[in-house]
Amino acid sequence: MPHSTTVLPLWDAPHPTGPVDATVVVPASKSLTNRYLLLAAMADGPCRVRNALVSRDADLMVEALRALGARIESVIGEHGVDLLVEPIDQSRDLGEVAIDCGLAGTVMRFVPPLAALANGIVSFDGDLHARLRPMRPVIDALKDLGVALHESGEPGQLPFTLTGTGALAGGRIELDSTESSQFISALLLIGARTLSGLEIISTGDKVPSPDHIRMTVATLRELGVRVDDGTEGRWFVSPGPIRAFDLAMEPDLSNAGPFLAAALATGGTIRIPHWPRETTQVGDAWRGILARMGADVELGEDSVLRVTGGAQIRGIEQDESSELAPTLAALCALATGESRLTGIAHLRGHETDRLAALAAELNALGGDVEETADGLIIRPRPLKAGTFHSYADHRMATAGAIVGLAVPGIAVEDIATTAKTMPEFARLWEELAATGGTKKARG
Ligand SMILES: O=C(O)C1=C[C@@H](OP(=O)(O)O)[C@@H](O)[C@H](O)C1
Ligand SMILES: C=C(OP(=O)(O)O)C(=O)O
Repeated sequence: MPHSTTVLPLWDAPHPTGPVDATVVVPASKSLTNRYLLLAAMADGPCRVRNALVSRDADLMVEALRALGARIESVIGEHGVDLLVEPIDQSRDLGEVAIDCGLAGTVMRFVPPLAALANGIVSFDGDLHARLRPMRPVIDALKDLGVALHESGEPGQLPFTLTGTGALAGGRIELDSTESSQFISALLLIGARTLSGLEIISTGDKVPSPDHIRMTVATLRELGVRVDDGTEGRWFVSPGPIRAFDLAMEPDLSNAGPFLAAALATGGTIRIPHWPRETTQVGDAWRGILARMGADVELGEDSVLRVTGGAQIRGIEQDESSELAPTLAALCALATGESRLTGIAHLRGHETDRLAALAAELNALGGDVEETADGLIIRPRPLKAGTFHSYADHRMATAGAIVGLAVPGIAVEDIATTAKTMPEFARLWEELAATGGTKKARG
C-alpha cells in the first residue's frame, strides 16, 4: 500500500549528539492487557486488571467489551491504571451494537467470537487500513460454528455483522492461519465458553508468531482452562469456567525494543525496570538478539534490564521476529554488516505491508533493503536526511525514530500513530534523546 497522500504532521526525530543514558519505564503489554480484558469479560466473577495498558488498542478493547455488556471501571492503582471488569451477562439482549476495531488486530480478531457468545446483532468495522487486514479465517470459523454472519464490505474483510444467540455449540474448526496467529488465538480464547469445547486444526503450512499462541495458551491455563496442545497444529480447549482473577500486567517488551535499540544506535546505555524473569512475551527475545548484535545485555537481580551499545552494530540473521521486525530492521540499517530477516511473510497483513513499507522508507534514505518472499535482506549504506513515512503503523513510526538517532535530519510522519500501543512514545523518546552527550554522534 502506498503511503498516505494526506498531509500529516512531521515530527523532527531527536538526534542526540552523543550516547544516551536513560531509564525508561515502559507501559503495559498490549497483548497481555487485551487478552486479560477479554477473558475477564467471560470470567466467573469480577476481575481486576492491574497496571493495564492505556492506549488506543486497549481503549478499543474496553469499548468493545462494554458494547457487549461488560461493565468496566478505571481506577488509579498502585502502579498505574487498574481496570475493574464485571463480566458479560450472555442472556441479556443487547439489541444492535456497533464495534469500532480501529486498527487493532486483537480487537478485530478476538472480539467477533466473543460477540457470537453474546445476545445481539453486532457489527464490526475499523480504520481504512483495518479493512485491508485479513479476516477470512475468523469469519469462516464463525460461520462453520453456525453463526449468522453477513459480510458487508470486501469479502473476507471488515466490515461485517453477526448475530449472537447467547451460546455456541463448539466442535471442530479447521482454519488456515498462515496470515496471522491471531486467528488461532481468537478461537482458543472463547473455546472454554462453548458448550462442548473447541478443537482447532491449523491447515496452513505454518503458524506465524507462535509465541503469541503460547501466550494465549499460558493465559488460559493460568485461569483454570484446560488446553491440549500436545499435537503440532492442533489445539483442544475443554469447556468450563474461566476463573475470575486479580493480576498485574507486565511492561510491553516489544515496545521496549525501540528504547533498547537506542543504546545500540548511540553507543549508550538504556535501563528498563520491571523486566519479567519469566514471560510469554516475544519481546523477551530482545535480550538474545541485541547481544548477538554486539550489545552488553544484563538482567539484574533487581529485574532491571541494562543494555549498553558497543562501538558498532553487528548485522544479524533472525527468523520469526514477528512484531519485533520493524524495530529490528531499523537497527539492521545502522549495522556494519548484512542482515537477513526471515519467516515474516505475514507482516504484509499487519497495520500495513511492513516488508514493502520498510524497504521503501529505508531505500528512500539511501539504504539497500531487498524484499524476499518471507522477509528482508538489509545491507548497510550511509543514510541521508529525509522524511520517514509511517503508513498509519506505530512500529513504522518508531523505526523512523531509531534511524533519526543515528542520522541527522529525519522527519517522521504522523508520530501520533504510536498512540496505538504507547501514547507517551514521543515524550519518552525526547526525554531519552535529551540524555545524549555533547560529542558528535556517529552516522
Ligand atoms: O496475539 C497478539 O497479541 C499478537 C499477535 C501477533 O500477530 P500476528 O500473528 O498477526 O503477527 C503480533 O504480531 C501482534 O502484534 C499481537
Ligand atoms: C501487528 C501488530 O498489531 P495488531 O495487534 O494490530 O496485529 C503490532 O502491534 O505490531
